[in-house]
Amino acid sequence: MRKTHIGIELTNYDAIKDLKEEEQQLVESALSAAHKAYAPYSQFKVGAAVLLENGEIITGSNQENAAYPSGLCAERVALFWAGSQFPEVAVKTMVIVSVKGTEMVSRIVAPCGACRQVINETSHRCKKNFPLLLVGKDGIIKVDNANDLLPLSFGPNEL
Ligand SMILES: O=c1ccn([C@H]2C[C@H](O)[C@@H](CO)O2)c(=O)[nH]1
Ligand SMILES: [Zn+2]
Repeated sequence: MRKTHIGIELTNYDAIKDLKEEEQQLVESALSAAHKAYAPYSQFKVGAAVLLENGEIITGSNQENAAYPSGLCAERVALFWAGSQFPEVAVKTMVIVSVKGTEMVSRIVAPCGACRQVINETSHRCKKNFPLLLVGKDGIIKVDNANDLLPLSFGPNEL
């Protein structure tokens, strides 16, 4: 018997002003996307911003539905939009931010399991890892490689 441990690399920042200019701009984009969320059932608004290697910024917000499971998270709205419009272009960086009422939430919000699966697929599609910034009022966590959020994942190499 042998025990092993899987760890992930995170970078912590205290404030948005500590981020690179490019990342700060993405936070702004994600925040304005969050304000446009359609979240009449949860009132929990999420915004995602994806910077592509060609400089395009793609945003998405959660889109709920009266038939609850038919809604979609902000992350997947953004990543599917990026994949459908720019299938050949890799993702450079992704940012997620959430809003309750009109205010950015204090604690960071991490993507749900289904979104982690799509993030993992995206890094395979792009043949490249990318960082994911989780932004809250109390601080920011940068997941250096977004697909680390899904250890022991099921991906294209399994098929
Ligand atoms: O990472 C997350 C977590 C939740 N949501 C959405 C789904 C639903 O509309 C609302 C409450 O779960 O927030 C996202 O968009 N992304
Ligand atoms: Zn999700």
